[in-house]
Amino acid sequence: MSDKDRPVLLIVEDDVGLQRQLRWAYEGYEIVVASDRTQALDAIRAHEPAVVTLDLGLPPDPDGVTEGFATLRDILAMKPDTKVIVASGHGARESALQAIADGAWDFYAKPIDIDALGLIVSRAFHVHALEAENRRLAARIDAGGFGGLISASPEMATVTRTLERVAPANVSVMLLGASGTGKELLARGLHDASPRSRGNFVAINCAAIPETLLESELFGHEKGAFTGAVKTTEGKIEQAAGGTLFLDEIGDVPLALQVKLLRFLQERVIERVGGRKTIPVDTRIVCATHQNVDGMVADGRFREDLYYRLAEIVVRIPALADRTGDAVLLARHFVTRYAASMNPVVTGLAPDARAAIDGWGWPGNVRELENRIKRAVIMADGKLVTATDLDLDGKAEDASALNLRAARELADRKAIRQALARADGNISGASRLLGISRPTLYDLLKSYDLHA
Ligand SMILES: Nc1ncnc2c1ncn2[C@@H]1O[C@H](COP(=O)(O)OP(=O)(O)OP(=O)(O)O)[C@@H](O)[C@H]1O
Repeated sequence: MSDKDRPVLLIVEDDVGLQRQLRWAYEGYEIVVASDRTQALDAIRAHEPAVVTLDLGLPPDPDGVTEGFATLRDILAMKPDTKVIVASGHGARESALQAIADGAWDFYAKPIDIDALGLIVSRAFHVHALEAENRRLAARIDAGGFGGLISASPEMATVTRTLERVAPANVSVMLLGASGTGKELLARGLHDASPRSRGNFVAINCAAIPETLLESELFGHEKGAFTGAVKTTEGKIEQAAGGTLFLDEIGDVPLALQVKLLRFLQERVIERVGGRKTIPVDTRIVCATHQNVDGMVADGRFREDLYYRLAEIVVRIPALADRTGDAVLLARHFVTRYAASMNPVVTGLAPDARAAIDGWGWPGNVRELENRIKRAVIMADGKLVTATDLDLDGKAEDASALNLRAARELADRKAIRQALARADGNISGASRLLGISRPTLYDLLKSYDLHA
């Protein structure tokens, strides 16, 4: 093997004798040696070693640990995924533990036992390689997923399959799902997978715009149409010509405007506010709501004819809690994303955090998960985000159940979800974890309308 193919091990050590001893101790690595912080950081820049052994007693403080700690901090700030193994001198166990709290990977005791250190070093290379592979896979899910969607659950696979199938057809799609389930993300995915992907994707939240302005936002206005209309302006429907317009919270469109929207869907023409001419526009509409539109139609609050125009295909987006294993997968993704920009020392989730995420009901769905993880990454003291950082520690899922039957159902659902997540969706594995037979688990899945 040439030196170029070998993994680089950086040894930061000021004792020339030890440098020599370590340089020749290991086969299979390209050894780079640094005697102080500046040399160490130069070597990190030049060689990007996966693993570093670091003596904490470096000049100008060879008998203390300040320079060693500063070097550790700088290395991790520069390349957070580096596995740094610190040397703990005789009686300096406390500093070694402090170094681990600061992000070091492991420590070894001096005087050096070459074989023991060799094992730590090779394990560090191994874990570094696994983590790198993990990041590559996560990035692949990121890039390849429908619209950047992160999911490994069968429930979401059904959703994305449906959307992929309807993307090429010029039909209107209505996405139904609770807030934060990713409706906008999916609408964008649908646009990207459609022949209109070169056109614009324009999104508008109908609930966020005052009724009086919504018409001109959607249809545009002519100069002088109303006070303040100083120039002719295109509306969102025109901006999305050749592309897709995502109408979020369609249930909030007032009845008078529903008529105008219906006309657009029937005749594919619009009239700007204050305008007289009709303008043909070729825009695909994808809409979404968290409201019960069927009920709104029954109550006369939503026009039935518009509903059928908008809802040629209806896709229901499951709540995050009903997506097997997705909460932890998404949590990992958000940890990686936010750690990179906000707290590079953080590398993952502690086991208690994973269990808490599994068990939580996520009423705010992916948006809530994303916000909690972002906050937890900022708050985390060590390398791993804990349940306490997530503020989920000991919180019970919806304690205000209606009666004993409802409370039992809640507990059953939670236990089943967790078991399925831990068994990677495998029914036999999950039933073993739950201490019930496979047929009983199948019965429960059916009666609670859950999916493996
Ligand atoms: N499966 C997913 N993978 C990655 N990110 C996701 C996923 N689902 C949602 N998100 C992210 O969560 C946030 C909320 O998603 P989005 O805005 O699409 O939800 P929504 O259902 O449209 O919410 P609302 O109805 O409240 O507008 C966004 O930042 C989005 O990128």
